[in-house]
Amino acid sequence: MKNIAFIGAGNMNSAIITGLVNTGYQAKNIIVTNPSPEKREKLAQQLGILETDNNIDAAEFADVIVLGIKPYLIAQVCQQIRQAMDISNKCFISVAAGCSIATIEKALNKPCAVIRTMPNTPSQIGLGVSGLYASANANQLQIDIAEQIMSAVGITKWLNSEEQIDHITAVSGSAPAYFFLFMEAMEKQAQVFGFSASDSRKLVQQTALGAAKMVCDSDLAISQLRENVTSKGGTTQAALTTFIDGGLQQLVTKAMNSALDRAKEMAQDNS
Ligand SMILES: NC(=O)C1=CN([C@@H]2O[C@H](COP(=O)(O)OP(=O)(O)OC[C@H]3O[C@@H](n4cnc5c(N)ncnc54)[C@H](O)[C@@H]3O)[C@@H](O)[C@H]2O)C=CC1
Ligand SMILES: O=C(O)[C@@H]1CCC=N1
Repeated sequence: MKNIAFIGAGNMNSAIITGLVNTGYQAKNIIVTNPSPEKREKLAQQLGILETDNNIDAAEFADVIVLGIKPYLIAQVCQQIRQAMDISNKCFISVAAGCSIATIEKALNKPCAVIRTMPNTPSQIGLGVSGLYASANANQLQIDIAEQIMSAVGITKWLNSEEQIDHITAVSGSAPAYFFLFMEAMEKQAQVFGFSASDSRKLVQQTALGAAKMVCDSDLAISQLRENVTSKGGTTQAALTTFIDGGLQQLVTKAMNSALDRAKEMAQDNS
């Protein structure tokens, strides 16, 4: 079993580590780093994995290094690692948005296996979506381990080009927040209608869950499921017409393009 170092014990890496251990990966083959002790110690206590505040020690231990830190830190941490050891046989998996393989390779100063992945926060409950793209230097074994790591927290989608990482960021990486925003708006209006805060949340969350489950379980097109709720001249049609007349599709297109543009802009800033 390969040794894996997770650099950063934040939201994404914690979710991935938890999923990985829960799917049977040996805890003794996993180490996590973080400058402050709380998060890494919590993970170590809960899961039995190793922990340290030293990225170099962790990278020395590992065959695979998962970079789960903010995009602007990726190059800096890669430089520190390559200055401290021979990285020829190591595989770097970056979880960061807006940090290209070219930037990581430049920081590593050597042809090296680099795999980018774009998960999302439902990975915390095993319902994530992760896009993956491997550099030409990654071998099949390294691709397989990236697949094993990310499929521990949800479904995976291997992409044909690195550019698609930016696209999948807009489609699924950032997207849980789109649904949360919509649910928040509904929750607020439910309260205006007089429901208590807790009832409002319950009504909205159960409706979202039911709708998502229907989409998952049904062979019908999503548009058909929508039409099945929409009685001619009824209440749903009145609500949907308001959304459509208010430019919902155009707004969604614009928002997803904003995420895409921002990913590209970040890649420039971090290069
Ligand atoms: N949160 C999300 O929904 C998603 C985030 N991402 C990407 O994942 C990466 C991490 O994001 P989050 O987990 O949300 O951030 P986070 O802020 O929760 O976690 C980052 C962790 O790295 C630690 N850290 C800072 N400097 C460090 C260093 N030099 N060495 C080791 N650890 C260090 C921080 O203390 C923090 O615990 C980002 O690059 C982001 O673009 C990707 C997909 C989804
Ligand atoms: O907002 C961000 O930049 C990261 C990437 C996708 C989700 N969170």
